[in-house]
Amino acid sequence: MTENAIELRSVSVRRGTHLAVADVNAVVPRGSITGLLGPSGCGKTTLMRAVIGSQRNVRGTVTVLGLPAGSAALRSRIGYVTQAASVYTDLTVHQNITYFARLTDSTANVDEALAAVDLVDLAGQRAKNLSGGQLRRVSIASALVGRPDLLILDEPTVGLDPVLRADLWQRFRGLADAGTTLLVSSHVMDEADHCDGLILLRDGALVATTTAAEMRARTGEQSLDEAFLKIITEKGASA
Ligand SMILES: Nc1ncnc2c1ncn2[C@@H]1O[C@H](COP(=O)(O)OP(=O)(O)OP(=O)(O)O)[C@@H](O)[C@H]1O
Repeated sequence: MTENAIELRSVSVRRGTHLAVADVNAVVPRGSITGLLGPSGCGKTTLMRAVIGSQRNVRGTVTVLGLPAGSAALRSRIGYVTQAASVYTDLTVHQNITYFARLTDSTANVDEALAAVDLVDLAGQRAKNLSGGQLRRVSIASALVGRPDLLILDEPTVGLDPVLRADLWQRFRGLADAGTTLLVSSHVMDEADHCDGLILLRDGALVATTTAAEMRARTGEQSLDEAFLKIITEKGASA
């Protein structure tokens, strides 16, 4: 078994005429939280889709849990939460999670998944009556219920209030402590503080694989936004 849940070797993706991901090399260690960070449009979703195996025109090598991305054997081992909530609004919260549980033969885990994102009290509510943050948690529970080894979350905290955001990160940490690998994208640099490792992207290219502490130490900036700007400026100057 390799130590890395994901290995990206010289990964490039062309979308139309645009090079959305350009020669990215990076790894995601098992049992950790890795942040995929960078400005809007820098290629985060495209790279995540390459890991899931749903992206066309991927060049290079994407290895996931020791197998080529997209392998049939990976389907039940990866949970993917897209930016848009994947929820049936006419079903209750419990029915939504049960539906996804049936796909992975894991109906025994429904209560655990509801508890993991603090939805037990809302289990009987129809999804159409939920707030945006609650819907996001239903999506996360749907991805969790099959107990995936790897959980990929595309901007899970966008639009959430600070309390909910902190609460979700705490839950992500609990999952990582229990052995799940998490790859989490965000365009908010402050979220780097919740991650064990970071993959920084800009315009499809890798800026650095680093940590929040390293970003601060390297730039002398406390603000991670400022640190990111300094790193890309330095990189631009040395390119
Ligand atoms: N279907 C598509 N066809 C052509 N180009 C696309 C398509 N989808 C995205 N792109 C382009 O690919 C690039 C990367 O997009 P991507 O969605 O991966 O970025 P992102 O970092 O996830 O952005 P955001 O943070 O706004 O979600 C962008 O320049 C985008 O315009």
